[in-house]
Amino acid sequence: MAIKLEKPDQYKEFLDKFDVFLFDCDGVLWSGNEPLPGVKDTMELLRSSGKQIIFVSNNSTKSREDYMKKINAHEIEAKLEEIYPSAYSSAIYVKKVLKLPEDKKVFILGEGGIESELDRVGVKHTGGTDASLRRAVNSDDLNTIRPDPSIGAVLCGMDRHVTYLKYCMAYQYLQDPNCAFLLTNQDSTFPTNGTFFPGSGSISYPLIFSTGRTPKILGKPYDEMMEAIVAGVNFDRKKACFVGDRLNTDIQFAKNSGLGGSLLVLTGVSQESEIYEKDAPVVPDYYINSLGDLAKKA
Ligand SMILES: O=C(O)COP(=O)(O)O
Ligand SMILES: [Mg+2]
Repeated sequence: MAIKLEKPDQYKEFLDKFDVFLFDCDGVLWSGNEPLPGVKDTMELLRSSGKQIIFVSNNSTKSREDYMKKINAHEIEAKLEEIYPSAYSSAIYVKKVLKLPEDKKVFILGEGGIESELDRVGVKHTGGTDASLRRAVNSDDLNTIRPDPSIGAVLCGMDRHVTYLKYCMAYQYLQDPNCAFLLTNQDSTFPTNGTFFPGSGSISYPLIFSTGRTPKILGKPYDEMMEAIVAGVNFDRKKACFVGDRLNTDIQFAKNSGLGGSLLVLTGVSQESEIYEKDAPVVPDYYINSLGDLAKKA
């Protein structure tokens, strides 16, 4: 049964239960670029209480450095080794698990965050932010785009410049069963500016539907994200709480990872009613209107 945190004495009791807080970003720390009220105060309270902080985002448009700039821009303290976006977990997977051969490239249906993280681990890539692909497809394309043995993987994420041409390229590359099909995350919607728009999972769905292939997903709620985190930072899972806004990624991730607890905030995707739906697939241990409430005193 989920416990709603509504009063300052509950906030203190909750915070005292955990030594580590893992934070989702979109819908928790901010909505798009809009700050959420009181988040800065809560983060300062946690830091001053000696809590360990880790940031874990499914948003693959940004690299670790990009994320550190954004977190700092919101007046929240962060160190690079505390930041784990899905572009980072995906690059780690391609390098260390897939072990892409040197002569192979990754075709990216996504943005600069994925390119930067693949660069960091020395994996060659194509597509992504290549502006020459931001155009209509033509008959020459349809005569020439075919499976390409130099493409060892198609890696999809949020792509705000997606085109039919890019879909044609990814579709053809994925006709080769030796070409891996990877997603940074499968979030159906993206919370921003107080509303929602199609998310990474909706950008990649046309490829899932057209190829009939099932991609490997490298963000929350899957183990590959936790494997990337524990390779970078030590923490006690049983004393850790995941704070997120989406039940089927963030709260599910907390359960899959055996964390000590989970807190759903109601400033992003999931709503209070979903917690009480009959046979709700996943329920948080705690929930609160907004992360900023935790800093409120009696
Ligand atoms: O980019 C998304 O869709 C979600 O990102 P988040 O994991 O930081 O909420
Ligand atoms: Mg979120």
